[in-house]
Amino acid sequence: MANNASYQHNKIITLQKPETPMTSKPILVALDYDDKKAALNLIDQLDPEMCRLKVGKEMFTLFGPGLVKDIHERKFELFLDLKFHDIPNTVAKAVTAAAELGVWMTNVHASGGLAMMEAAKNALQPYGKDAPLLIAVTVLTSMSDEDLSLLGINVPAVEHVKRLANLTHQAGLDGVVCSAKEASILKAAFGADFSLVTPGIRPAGAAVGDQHRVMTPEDALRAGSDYLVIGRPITKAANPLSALTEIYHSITKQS
Ligand SMILES: O=c1ccn([C@@H]2O[C@H](COP(=O)(O)O)[C@@H](O)[C@H]2O)c(=O)[nH]1
Repeated sequence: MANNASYQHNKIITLQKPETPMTSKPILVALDYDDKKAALNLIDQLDPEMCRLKVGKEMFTLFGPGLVKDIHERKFELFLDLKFHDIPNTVAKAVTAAAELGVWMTNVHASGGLAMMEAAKNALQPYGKDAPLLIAVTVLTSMSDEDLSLLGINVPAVEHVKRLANLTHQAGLDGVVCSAKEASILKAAFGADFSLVTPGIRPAGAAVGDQHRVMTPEDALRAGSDYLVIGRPITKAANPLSALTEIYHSITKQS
């Protein structure tokens, strides 16, 4: 447990807000393309010193481990965002397969439960310092309080995120996926070493699309996000490279 938080009856009690210096390379570009050539064309314009890349369910289903190899050959670190959610044995094997691909980060759904997350963490032990970072999705950034209540979860999203982050921390994982709206609370509760990976990032004026809990890149970092997952504001821009460069400069200016 981070030394700046304590727990009572599974509730987080915040004691102080820690200093949160910006992680180096906080931008994770979400490559949600159905065309491998188009994705590689964008990647070939990017600098691995400026960002990391994220591949999710669409591209991995279409192009498989070969795409991971193509990305690694281009010297980018990769977040394999497959959000495993299954019984412990199956998830442990899935994260082992991700580790074999040499990815930098991978993830599971925290709602798969403590035993599932512990099994995933244990499966990575043999990889030592070469193990991917393992994080857990709390509440998808596309979901509102109303969406949760339709699932029978009758608390505000932030409360459910806190519960799931608490469980993730207990399981010994490296961090969570949450929205930047919850970042300041989680950073204060779990400390600097528990990574907060935040999708739902939208530069001012950008289309929100299906995201619900959103924040600008600058505000997200100020709130305590460690990694900003940014997809369509870059990949659907008329000029993706200049969209990324603009975001990069906006956040490096503030650090
Ligand atoms: O809660 C979550 C978890 C994952 N994602 C993923 O992040 C990107 C966001 O893309 P945008 O185009 O910037 O909306 C996408 O790959 C999602 O699968 C998320 O949005 N929210």
